[in-house]
Amino acid sequence: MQIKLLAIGKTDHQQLQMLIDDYQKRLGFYIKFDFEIIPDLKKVKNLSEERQKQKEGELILAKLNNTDVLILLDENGQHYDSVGFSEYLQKHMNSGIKQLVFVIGGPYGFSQDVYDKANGKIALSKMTFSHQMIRLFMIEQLYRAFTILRNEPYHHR
Ligand SMILES: C[S@@+](CC[C@H](N)C(=O)[O-])C[C@H]1O[C@@H](n2cnc3c(N)ncnc32)[C@H](O)[C@@H]1O
Repeated sequence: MQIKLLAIGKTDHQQLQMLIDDYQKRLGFYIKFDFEIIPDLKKVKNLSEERQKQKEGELILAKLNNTDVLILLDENGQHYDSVGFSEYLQKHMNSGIKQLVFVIGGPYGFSQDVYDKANGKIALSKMTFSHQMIRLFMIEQLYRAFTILRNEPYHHR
């Protein structure tokens, strides 16, 4: 199985990007991991929130293959602790799927079309994070999950 993380808009914060790069590199030792950025929409000021979500949704859905399992990062999704999340990943790996795709929504979240297409939703917290910060948190949690599965001394229970 390989994992893809899809997000909208590149990161403007250099320090955030450096941390993302670091964890992305670490994660790559355990699994084929692809972090793909969908370019920001142009002239968003002229768009309503709903229209922006819709357009972003079209771009997200266009990135998917038929066989992908699509999991949205969403505040109203399923909660896991880090060990539970590592087991969740292991289950997906055991199921024989080709690619597990996690998606981070834009500033206003996801369109209904994206929700309809999704196979699941997970929350990293009950709190809302910016669509920029959550990238780092997700990649770190993926890395943490693999260290847990390998019994490596990164996660302290
Ligand atoms: C600023 S939030 C959007 C919040 C918006 N109220 C919504 O309805 O989704 C941008 C994106 O970051 C991600 N996100 C933010 N907080 C999250 C959390 N606690 N758990 C999982 N994903 C989160 C989601 O993918 C969300 O679409």
